[in-house]
Amino acid sequence: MRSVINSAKNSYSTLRWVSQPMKQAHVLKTLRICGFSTGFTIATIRRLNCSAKLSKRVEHIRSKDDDEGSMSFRELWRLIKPFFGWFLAAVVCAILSAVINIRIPLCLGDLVNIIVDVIKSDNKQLSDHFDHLKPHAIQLLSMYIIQSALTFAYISFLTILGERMAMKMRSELFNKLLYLDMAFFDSHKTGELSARLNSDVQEFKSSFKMCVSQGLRTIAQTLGCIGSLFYLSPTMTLYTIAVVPGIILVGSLIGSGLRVLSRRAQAQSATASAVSDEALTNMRTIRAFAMEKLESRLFDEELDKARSMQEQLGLGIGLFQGATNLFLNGIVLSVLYGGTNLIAQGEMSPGALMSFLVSAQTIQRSLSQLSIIFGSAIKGWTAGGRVLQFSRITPVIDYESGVCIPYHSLWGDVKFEDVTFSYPTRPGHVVFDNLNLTIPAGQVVALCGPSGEGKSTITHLLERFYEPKSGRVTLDGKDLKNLNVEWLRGQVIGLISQEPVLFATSVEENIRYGRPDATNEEVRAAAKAAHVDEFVSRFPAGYSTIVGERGAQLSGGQKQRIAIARAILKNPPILVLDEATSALDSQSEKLVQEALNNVMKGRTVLVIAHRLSTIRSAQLIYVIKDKKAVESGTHEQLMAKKGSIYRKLVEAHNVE
Ligand SMILES: Nc1ncnc2c1ncn2[C@@H]1O[C@H](COP(=O)(O)OP(=O)(O)OP(=O)(O)O)[C@@H](O)[C@H]1O
Repeated sequence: MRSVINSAKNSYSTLRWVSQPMKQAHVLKTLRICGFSTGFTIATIRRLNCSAKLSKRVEHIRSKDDDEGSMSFRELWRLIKPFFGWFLAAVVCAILSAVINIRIPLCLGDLVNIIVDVIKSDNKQLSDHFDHLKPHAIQLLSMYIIQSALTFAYISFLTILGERMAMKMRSELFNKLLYLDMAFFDSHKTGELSARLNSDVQEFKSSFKMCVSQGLRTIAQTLGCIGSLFYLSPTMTLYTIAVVPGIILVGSLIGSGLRVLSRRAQAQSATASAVSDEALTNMRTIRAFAMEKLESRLFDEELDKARSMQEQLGLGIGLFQGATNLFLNGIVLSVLYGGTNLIAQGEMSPGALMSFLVSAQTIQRSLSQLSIIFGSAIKGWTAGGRVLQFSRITPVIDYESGVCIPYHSLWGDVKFEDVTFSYPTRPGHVVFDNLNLTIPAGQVVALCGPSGEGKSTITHLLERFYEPKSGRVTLDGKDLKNLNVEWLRGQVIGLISQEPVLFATSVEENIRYGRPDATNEEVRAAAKAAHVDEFVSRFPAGYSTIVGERGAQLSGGQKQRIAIARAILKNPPILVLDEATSALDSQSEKLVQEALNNVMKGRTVLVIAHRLSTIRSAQLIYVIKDKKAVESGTHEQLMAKKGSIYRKLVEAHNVE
């Protein structure tokens, strides 16, 4: 920036020197232009600089694996298979409708020939003419009726098929996402995932329906009409269809380019929606830092890229369709020209020309329709691939396997044995290197240590959100890897974390999340024990009060107490409290601590806390530092120990 200002200053001095012999007005004008350009340059550089910094933030949102998002025919078949009946019915109706469409021009031609005969005939008796026309007119009318019935049928069948397939895709993807490893969510943003669940499925569904209904119909129609053309005039037909292979060849070449463009455009749209999603979920932070303008620009930039890619795609598809139309219209014109010649030479009847023209027009319409379908197929194919991309991932942690320890023989003895661990998203950063610690059954064990040393990570490993790189975590001597993870998380461990996140439903339903089959009385009892009752009873809607998105309509302490009530209701043998009382004021903390003390009795409890009052009451304290548990003992033992890190932490108010 400084260099830009300096160069502006330099150019100003040069200008002054050059302008000495010039008139003053000219000098002022030149200076004004120079000043304006400098200002413009500075503003542009500032803007570019800012945009570059902003784009960096988006880099982590942008999905890295877009090229894997393509769909195989096998995967498509797997989607169709459960609804094959509907698919078959739709296909049959679409083809039958196409067959009728092929027959209609021929009938129309017969009718025209009769009309021409009538015009030429000397018989002025109207009823005779109508008798002659009637069977053909009735035949044509029945075809129109059957055709519309078939259209209704195949559109209905396709709607049913499309909706069921979309539901299957959505449900499979959502189910898959629910069971994917935590590492996956560390590297994928919510906005991106919801774009796949919603807009990509929608895109696939519309495109699939279009391809089956119109694609099949138009292909059948084109082939059938080519047959009719042959029947009417083989010579003219050969001229007419000579261009079709060329169109197909050019089409497939353009198609492969458009597919790549479509994939990139869809990925960019997903990035844009991830940016907006992130902004909308962090609205309070945006407000607090007055970042509305920056967020708006960031979104606009991503949106603009998506727009530009979608426009390029649209232009490509449009170009292809335009060129196809030009070819096809040329065909119709040449049919008229050639047909008139043949009529003049007496080789073709006017009715046959009419049939030929209508058939050629049907082919023309079908082919131009096909070029639209082609564009939509490209979009649908890539959208389907993007949806299925995550369904192909196999999670490291398997929910099905593993044993459960029977309730009566479960003690709750936890051990970390030589555990080495790095987060999958940051493999180079070792959080633990041969960590060893024991959480004896029925005891309250506290973890303390400087921030970022891995206390919460211990709870993540205990919950089996991640797997250790080496070493093992055991429960009653059994490696967690051999235990059923659903049982472990659902029935053994109750976690109350630093930042409890609630669902946007009522207080009651949020508490019941701990045990969905709990009675109202049990929910109220848990709420009373966690001192939720005190503040909820002051709300006009009581336990039916809606807590807002992620519990935004409650205070931090209130959220925390609901989370505690949820854990109390769950009643797990092992309780993990990760700064569970950190958001409470000292008065509320005292109340909640009392409640927690009641729940903690007879259970294995792992507490992460910064408050001395919480830590000192633990039967065993571990100090986590330098990738290990460096000290352990009771508060008194650790305070008495010479050179104790624990004592330093207490004295430095790291433990208050
Ligand atoms: N999901 C994650 N992916 C990658 N690294 C992570 C992840 N979560 C935590 N970390 C890193 O692991 C290290 C340990 O983090 P952890 O949250 O366990 O620390 P902590 O001791 O609980 O800190 P605090 O007391 O501040 O809560 C930190 O360096 C942190 O940056």
